[in-house]
Amino acid sequence: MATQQIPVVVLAGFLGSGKTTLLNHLLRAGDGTRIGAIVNDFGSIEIDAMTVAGQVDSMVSLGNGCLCCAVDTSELDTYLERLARPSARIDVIVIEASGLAEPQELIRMILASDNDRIVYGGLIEVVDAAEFESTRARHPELDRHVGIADIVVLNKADRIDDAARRALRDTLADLAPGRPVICTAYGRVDPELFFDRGVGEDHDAAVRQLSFEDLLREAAANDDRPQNLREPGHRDPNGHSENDRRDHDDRDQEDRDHDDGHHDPNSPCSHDACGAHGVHDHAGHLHAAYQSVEFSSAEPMHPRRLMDFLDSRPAGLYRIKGFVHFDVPENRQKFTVHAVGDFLRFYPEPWPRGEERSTQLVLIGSGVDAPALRKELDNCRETGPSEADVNSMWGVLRYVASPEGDESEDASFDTSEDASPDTSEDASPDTSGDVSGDEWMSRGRA
Ligand SMILES: Nc1nc2c(ncn2[C@@H]2O[C@H](COP(=O)(O)OP(=O)(O)OP(=O)(O)O)[C@@H](O)[C@H]2O)c(=O)[nH]1
Repeated sequence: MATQQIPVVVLAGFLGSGKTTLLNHLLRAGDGTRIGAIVNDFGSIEIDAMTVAGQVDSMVSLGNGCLCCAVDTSELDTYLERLARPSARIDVIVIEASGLAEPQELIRMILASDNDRIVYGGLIEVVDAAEFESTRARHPELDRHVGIADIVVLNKADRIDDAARRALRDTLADLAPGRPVICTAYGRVDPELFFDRGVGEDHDAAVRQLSFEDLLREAAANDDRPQNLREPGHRDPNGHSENDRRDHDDRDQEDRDHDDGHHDPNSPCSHDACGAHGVHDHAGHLHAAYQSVEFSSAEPMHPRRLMDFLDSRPAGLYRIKGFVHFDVPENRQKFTVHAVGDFLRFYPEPWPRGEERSTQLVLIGSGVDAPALRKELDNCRETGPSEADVNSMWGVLRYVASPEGDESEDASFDTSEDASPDTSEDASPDTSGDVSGDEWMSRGRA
């Protein structure tokens, strides 16, 4: 019997466009489809992975750098191998790229895989409706990313008016001719547009999902130390082709050259996975211009000082995400925070049982002064017990998403004048290219 191949779908899109939100929607709405997720965070504090971990049983996390450059092909192959092994009974694997990754490099890495249980399943490019025009003015590379997408998700359509949405759809249709453009909010797209439900053979919802712990246990059983999951350049125990081995040796040399395994993104490198023609200059990659700054604090943050920091954040600081701990009566929840450009939101929720209360932030920007940012955040900590009173929370609460507000299931926007919009849960693509979800899945790239 022919081996059932598992589609590997790449979920890409610029910083903050809504990839994690879409992935979490797919995980919730997948209706029994067993999704294995590989999440690639740009920062070393893996906020996306933490956000997704609560929703999925089979997830591996590749943090601290763009998958397309900081992690070699063998590392990705190892994860694909684990998620694709028959006992995992995974139907589809979704790789959430970092917001600065080069999608074409990820596609090459998947196509270069020796694993005959997987097949490249397409590129979903998520576009932030509110930010796309200004972002592409700064980064014309984004046009290329949209141009190679198999399906474009025009997300955050709730943040723009009808005229802007129509104009954006036209722009995207020009950039990705014949490809479906799906207009939506909060990534609420029918998963069947991306993959068949329960495509795996002998699909059985009663079969227990594979957990991350299972992966670690299996790694240990294979004498493959769990910490290898994060070590660039380690060997795939399952073996690779001579070519791969030669590539790996080259990359090992590079890793040694790059001291900590993460090379200077501005220097040319010869990862085969990074360019069809061998030598590839990462200066042309989006992430070459960006850096991430991490901040952690066990002490609670002072709300007013933190809001002063956030309200005056430098223009280059495009993305902030993480969790904040305030020690203020009635406000001791876990405040998830997201900033994307000018957009800022807090999402309070109870701290999960057993989770240590702390603040963990990742700040991603271009031309930012990392030590100065860390110092400013240091100064936002509370200096003594109960320093902050309840009034000091007002600034934060202004940015809390209201329950009946933007993220509710009722969030909607007028699509009456769109050519073929559908923003409902069952959104179907603009099939001007006459592509159904199933056809799209089976379409390959030579
Ligand atoms: N208004 C609005 N906000 C959205 C929508 N989708 C996502 N968001 C918000 O945008 C912020 C960023 O969303 P994420 O899903 O974390 O974006 P991401 O692409 O995974 O971000 P990176 O991994 O940092 O690139 C969060 O505050 C989301 O709640 C949407 O359709 N409308």
